[in-house]
Amino acid sequence: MDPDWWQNTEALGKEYGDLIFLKSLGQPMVIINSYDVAVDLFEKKSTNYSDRPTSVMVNELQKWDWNLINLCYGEGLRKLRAPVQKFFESSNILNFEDVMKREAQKLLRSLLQSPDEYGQHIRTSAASLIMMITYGHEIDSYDDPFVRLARNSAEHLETALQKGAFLVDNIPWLKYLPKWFPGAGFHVVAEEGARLSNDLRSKPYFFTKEKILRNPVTRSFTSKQIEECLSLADRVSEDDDDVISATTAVCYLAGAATSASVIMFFLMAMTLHPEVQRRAQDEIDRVIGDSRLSELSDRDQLPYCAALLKEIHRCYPILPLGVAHATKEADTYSGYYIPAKTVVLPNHWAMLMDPKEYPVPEAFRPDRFLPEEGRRMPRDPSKIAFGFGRRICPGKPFAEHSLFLLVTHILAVFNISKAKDVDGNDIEPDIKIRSHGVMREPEVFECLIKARSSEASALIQME
Ligand code: HEM
Repeated sequence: MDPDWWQNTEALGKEYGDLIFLKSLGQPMVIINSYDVAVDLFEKKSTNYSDRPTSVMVNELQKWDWNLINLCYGEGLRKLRAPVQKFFESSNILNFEDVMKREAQKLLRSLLQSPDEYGQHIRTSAASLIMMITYGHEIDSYDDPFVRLARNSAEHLETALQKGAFLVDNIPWLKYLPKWFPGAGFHVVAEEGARLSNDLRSKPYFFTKEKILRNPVTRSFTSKQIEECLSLADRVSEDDDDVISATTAVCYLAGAATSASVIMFFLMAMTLHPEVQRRAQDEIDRVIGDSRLSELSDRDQLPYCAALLKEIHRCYPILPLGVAHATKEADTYSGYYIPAKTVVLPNHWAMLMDPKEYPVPEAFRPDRFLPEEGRRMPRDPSKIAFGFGRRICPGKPFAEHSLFLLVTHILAVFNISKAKDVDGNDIEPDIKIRSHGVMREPEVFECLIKARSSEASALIQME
């Protein structure tokens, strides 16, 4: 399938309307190209539109049934979503601003030392932050054993989730074939997936739990949940272990690559749009000065930087077709019959490129999000980029806070520009967008990341 097929569905949407009904390998599928339809279905009819497509390969054979992202809506999901939502909500996660700032400064130092390795630094930084927040586990490199485990698991899961990758998802009785049977090679893949799923859930959690019970010093999502168990029952039961290990592991799976991908798009945008970069830096220089780095409380005073982040989410959606929902029961909408268990894809790409909401949508223009007399403010892209209804991303407040700090810190300290050839002329970056699974990000491209001044470099050492 064309890796950019959401763009084709956007074109089909222009021809056939805001809702497209398809059948793929016998599976009914609806693609939603309009924000209003997404709200009608995912929010106003949320009891019916909050399931996920089920997968024999993923949920049953690879035993990812603890991963709340893949679960259908119900008691099991609510039990796992509630602690994640509570921990990552804005008022609580603000208590972790010190951790977000420390991790952002670690990234600045790495960029100063070896700017050409920025891709690796960004991935390490995103992994390090989410590991600190969920487990209080500090990592030194992208090769940390827990990070490696999470990376391998995520890659394995992405392959398993690809539609049509395994016939057993269309013909479930194939799961009963013995491993040696011709065509039952999927069992070998499934066994490896089940091992990774089990390790990812249990290894970082039990390692952290033991550390916390010995010496409860580092605050984290794990320590908070363990403390709650101890205060209620004086012990952590097996049921508690099941919930805590599942809720913490899912944060890494969902939170590391997504944040890294947004920062990669940000660097790409800054390389391609120096005038936007300069305007954001001017705002930071004027409001914050050069004696400190920004804090979350500065956000209201930095409206252009906030608008810049919105435009990154709009122009470069990392999940162009969102994450698939599914219907529980049959429904009719606008005269269409939508069967039970239909896969429902919110086409974020089409919604964020809607010219009625965002005039000249292909242009990268943060100032479309600045107030202007007589003009209605366009819809905040974060209302789309983080999904809808009961399955909306529970990490949204944390992602938004940490991305704001990262973006404003990088802009305060570095100039990002096109690389130069030997004669000092700009080299046009060769930008390739890589789609893996449902997510996409730019591959590493040639650019220059240089400290803006000696004061700027000193700021990193100082903080
Ligand atoms: C820029 C970063 C991020 C973006 C753009 C993003 C976007 C999304 C989207 C579109 C969904 C699916 C929503 C739906 O089904 O309609 C989702 C789900 C989810 N996200 Fe995020 N996310 C980000 C970061 C994070 C972080 C940092 C965490 C960790 C705390 C996280 C945890 C989750 C979880 C657990 C789900 C599954 C929710 C469910 O199925 O009920 N995300 N995210």
